[in-house]
Amino acid sequence: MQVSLLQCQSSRSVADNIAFIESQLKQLNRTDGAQMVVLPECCLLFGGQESQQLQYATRAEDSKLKQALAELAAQYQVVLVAGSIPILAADGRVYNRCYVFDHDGSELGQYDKLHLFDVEVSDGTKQYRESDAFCPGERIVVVDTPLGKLGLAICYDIRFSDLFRALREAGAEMIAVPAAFTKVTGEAHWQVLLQARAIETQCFVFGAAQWGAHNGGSRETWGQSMIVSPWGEIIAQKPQGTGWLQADIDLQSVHSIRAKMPVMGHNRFIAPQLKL
Ligand SMILES: O=C(O)CNC(=O)[C@H](CS)NC(=O)CCC(=O)C(=O)O
Repeated sequence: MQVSLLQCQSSRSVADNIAFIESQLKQLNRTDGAQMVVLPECCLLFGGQESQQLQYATRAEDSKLKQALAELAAQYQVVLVAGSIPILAADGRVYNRCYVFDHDGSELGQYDKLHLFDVEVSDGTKQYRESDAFCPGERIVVVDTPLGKLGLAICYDIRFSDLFRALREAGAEMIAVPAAFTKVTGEAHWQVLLQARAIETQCFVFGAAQWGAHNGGSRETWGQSMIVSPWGEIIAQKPQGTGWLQADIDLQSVHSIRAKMPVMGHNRFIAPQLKL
């Protein structure tokens, strides 16, 4: 199968963000085999004020953002890991949600970001409080896609190895990590975290990132989208700029690495529990 990650520089304009993704899908250089496309976190709405995130956060059944992404999956016949969008749930809470759509646009699964980025960073923004707009999810998710078992994590989640351990135990063979890492923390940690999670879980890891100065420079993200093999090798990367990075991957390597180095079986610690 071929995996394609789109590095984006999303803005507050939903229409512009959709137009960019569509223009890139039109140009996607694809092989004959199955195709998985991964978009970054907040792919259709980046860095809006809390009120704007909330304004677009409609119920899933009414979400134009969700509908637009499902239509792109169907039109371009890809398994689409649709970054993340704000969704209002039945309980009145807003979630930072990643949908996975099949080739025909049908929904294969959804994941709500578990760990919210309430962190002080030494950059222009300084204080990030994602929890002002969003509520954390409540479950881990491994999606049974036609291309294999795909675990989901979003951005700041990459720092929580217990989540990745749980995804592996739930059957993941590959893990998608839509992200919008800050420039400062990305430079320090992003690549090492992706490689560590790939090595620990013996999964392919797809880190699809936002890049550059957003909305006239009010926020800056690190980019460096990459595809990491279950052995920890970076098999494709895009340091800067927007556009595609791609790799052909064979999930057989996941199983041969696990057979030779059975760390799951060797582990002497019991499984982590999700705190609710
Ligand atoms: O706010 C938006 O519009 C887009 N969303 C983000 O940028 C999110 C939540 S603030 N960013 C992160 O999780 C960065 C994590 C990170 O950088 C780290 O773990 O070091």
